[in-house]
Amino acid sequence: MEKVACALTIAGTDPSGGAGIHADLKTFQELKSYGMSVITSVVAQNTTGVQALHHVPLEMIEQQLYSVISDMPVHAFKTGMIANIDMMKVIAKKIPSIAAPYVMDPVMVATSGDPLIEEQARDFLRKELLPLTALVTPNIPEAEFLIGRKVETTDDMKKAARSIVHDLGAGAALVKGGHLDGEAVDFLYDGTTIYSFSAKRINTKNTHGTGCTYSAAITAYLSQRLSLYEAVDKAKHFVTKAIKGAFPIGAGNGPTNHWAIREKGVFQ
Ligand SMILES: Nc1ncnc2c1ncn2[C@@H]1O[C@H](COP(=O)(O)OP(=O)(O)OP(=O)(O)O)[C@@H](O)[C@H]1O
Ligand SMILES: Cc1ncc(COP(=O)(O)O)c(N)n1
Repeated sequence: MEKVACALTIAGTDPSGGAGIHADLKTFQELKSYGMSVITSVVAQNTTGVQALHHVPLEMIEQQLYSVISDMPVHAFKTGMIANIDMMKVIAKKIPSIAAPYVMDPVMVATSGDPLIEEQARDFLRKELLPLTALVTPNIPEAEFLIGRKVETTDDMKKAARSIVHDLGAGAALVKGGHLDGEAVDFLYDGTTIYSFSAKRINTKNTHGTGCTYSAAITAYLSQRLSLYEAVDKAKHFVTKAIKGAFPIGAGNGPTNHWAIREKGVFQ
């Protein structure tokens, strides 16, 4: 009998529906993987920023992980917002028991600039979680933090991707160029080859959740047993469409459109 591809996200929430767990589950659904989620923090946020944070107790994070892993198949999983070291320790302990590719979106701040993880946790993420990944997907400021130097050109991006794999031990690195000018180009390094994925830059401020959506799409495709290259290639196409069709809703950076690859939605 054919088995459905199952994808898991371990991340924080966004009640306005554009980022975090919500973006991940919408993306899994859209790409036809069965979506599951473990919530790390409940975040009161919207398109203008983060208003409040509530961290789920450690035992409850552990319990959620147990509930999923002990009963459900996981063919690929991702992490997003993990706010502090204690949460990271709980998650790191469980990762070896999930025999599936691990995609890390090293979330540090929201598009609005609000911090989503504690300062001290960044080092733990780099030293302890990064070596467990099949792929890490930093944007430019995240890549700069990981390697400890400036990333200002496409050449710097490629060097950063190599460093993240060879010096920090990630399985592969996808350095995203959303924060540079010009083409929206990303570089994937898989330990042997650098690949580039490029799209025309879309002139929009509605980019809330793009990083979450992109890493969720990669996770969905990996859960369907696509190669890393194919998964990133198809996910880039998906996120570009989602940005092109992004909604001008909310007073700040509007959310990406997760159904943009199919029919139009219902508009007022
Ligand atoms: N204006 C844009 N037009 C086209 N593609 C874009 C644009 N902005 C970002 N991208 C693409 O979207 C993806 C996410 O990249 P980005 O660098 O914005 O990640 P991020 O900073 O983690 O996202 P977020 O803004 O959600 O924090 C990448 O493929 C990037 O090239
Ligand atoms: C729970 C959660 N996780 C991640 C992000 C980053 O998404 P973005 O940078 O696109 O706002 C976010 N805003 N909220």
